[in-house]
Order: sequence, then structure tokens, then C-alpha cells
Amino acid sequence: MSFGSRARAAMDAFGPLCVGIDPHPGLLEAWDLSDDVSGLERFAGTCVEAFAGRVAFVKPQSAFFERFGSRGVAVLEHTLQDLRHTGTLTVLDVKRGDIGSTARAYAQAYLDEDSPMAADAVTVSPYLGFGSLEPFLAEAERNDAGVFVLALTSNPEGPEVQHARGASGATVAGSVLANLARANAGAEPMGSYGAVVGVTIGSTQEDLDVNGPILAPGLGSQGGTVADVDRLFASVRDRVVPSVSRDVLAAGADVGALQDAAAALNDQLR
Ligand SMILES: O=c1ccn([C@@H]2O[C@H](COP(=O)(O)O)[C@@H](O)[C@H]2O)c(=O)[nH]1
Repeated sequence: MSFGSRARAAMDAFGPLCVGIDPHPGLLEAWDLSDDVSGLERFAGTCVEAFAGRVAFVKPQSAFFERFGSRGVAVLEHTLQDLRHTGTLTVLDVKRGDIGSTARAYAQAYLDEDSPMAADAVTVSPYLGFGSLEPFLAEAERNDAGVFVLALTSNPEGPEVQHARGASGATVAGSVLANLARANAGAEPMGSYGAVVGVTIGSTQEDLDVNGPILAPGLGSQGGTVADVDRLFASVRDRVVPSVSRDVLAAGADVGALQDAAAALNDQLR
């Protein structure tokens, strides 16, 4: 089954929420864990126990694992594998992008089913040109995986690049969204190529209907609310995947408390 179909089924079964695994140093401390690989391992293991089979998507943030070098990356690999064994969809947040020949290697690393770091979907950056992402789209198609392309990010610096207009008059973000809509054309129930659009962007004139999932980070710690999700994504509400990390993780380290925090937010979003 394609990633788009699997994402649809997971959202229908579990609700739309994506929970991020972001082992910030401050969270490790708050969970009474050491800021080292063993603390990282305990943190990630608790998240797997809490969220696998409970939410549609879990999104490990690669940066917080890479911080510990190769041993941290090994924890990331195990975390992805453990989640995938439970059937919970994984979105690896690495925001990759490069010239085509190098992009192919990144795509194999994260999307080839046989790779130790395989995820169900990966985040990518389109700022080397949308065409440079072709190896990710092709690898995703081969492996029934997904790709989320940065369009309108949740950070305040994003508009400087993403609102800029090219010769056609379209904004950079608009052009990314139009390319995604073309790549997903005709896919049922939706395509496997999604956009990243922050809950915090305020408002937008862009057409968010890319016939694919919209990963929407920024809830909670970055100021985004459930009301923002309802207002901003009204036209594509059933394909929006609101994503939260710190706001739910702050409920830890107890598995039950993490599950309750995720369930409460998921219920509000449904
Ligand atoms: O536009 C974007 C794209 C990705 N992110 C990532 O999502 C989480 C957000 O964490 P919170 O703790 O819920 O703020 C984090 O991993 C970011 O790198 C984003 O925030 N905005």
C-alpha cells in the first residue's frame, strides 16, 4: 500500500496527531535522565512504549540523536525499527536536500526498505530546486514510502525565502505546493508527497490542496493552537497532520502521562 493510503488509514484509525521524539537536553534533565547516550536510549524507548499503537505518526528529530555521534545514530536506527515493527508510521525529520546524485544516496539511506535507518517518510528541503528532489520521490514510490517537502515552515525567518516571488509571479512556497499537487495528481485516497506548513504562519493565500498529507508543526511550544489548525487548514482539514513534540514530551517520563497528554490533544484535533 502506498504511503498516502497508509497515512489515510492510520489517521482514520488513530486521529491526525503526529508526536515528535525530540530529546532536548532540558527534557532529558526534566525526565531525570543523563545527557548522554544511555539517557537518550531511555528517553526514546519510553516514547516508543508510550506512542506506538496510540497515534498515527511518530516523528523522531534526527538532530537530537546526531548530537551523540554514531552511538546516537544507532539509537535512532533502533527507535525507527522498533516503531516500524509496531506498524506505527514513522516520519524521520532530517530536512535533507542536495544535488540529484547526492540526493539519491540520502533517499536510499532513509527510504530504502532494506536500509538500517529506513522510515515510512522523510522531511526534505526544496531549496536546491524542486527537481533536485526527484530521487526522493522515486525512492519513495519504489518503497511505498512518503516525502514531506518544506513549504511554509513554522519559524519566523521562513517568509524571507518562502514568500519571495520568482519570474512567474508565484512565491517560492506556492511553486513548491504546485509541484506537490502535480506529483500527487490522481492519487486515491491521497498522494504520498506531503507539504510541511507550520501551524504558526498566521494566514496564507497559497493553495494548500496538494492532494497529499500536510505535516503541520508548531503546536504548543511554538505558539500554535488547535483553533489555528481549524482556521488555517479549513480547506484541507482531513489531510492535516498536526505535529507536537515538547508540549507532549513535557508530560513525561511516565508512559501513562505521555499517553494521556497525546490523547487529550488528539481528541481536540479530531
Ligand atoms: O517548519 C517546521 C518544520 C519542522 N519542525 C520540527 O518540528 C518539531 C517541533 O517541535 P516542538 O517541540 O513541537 O516545537 C521540531 O523537531 C522541529 O525541528 C518545525 O518545528 N517547524
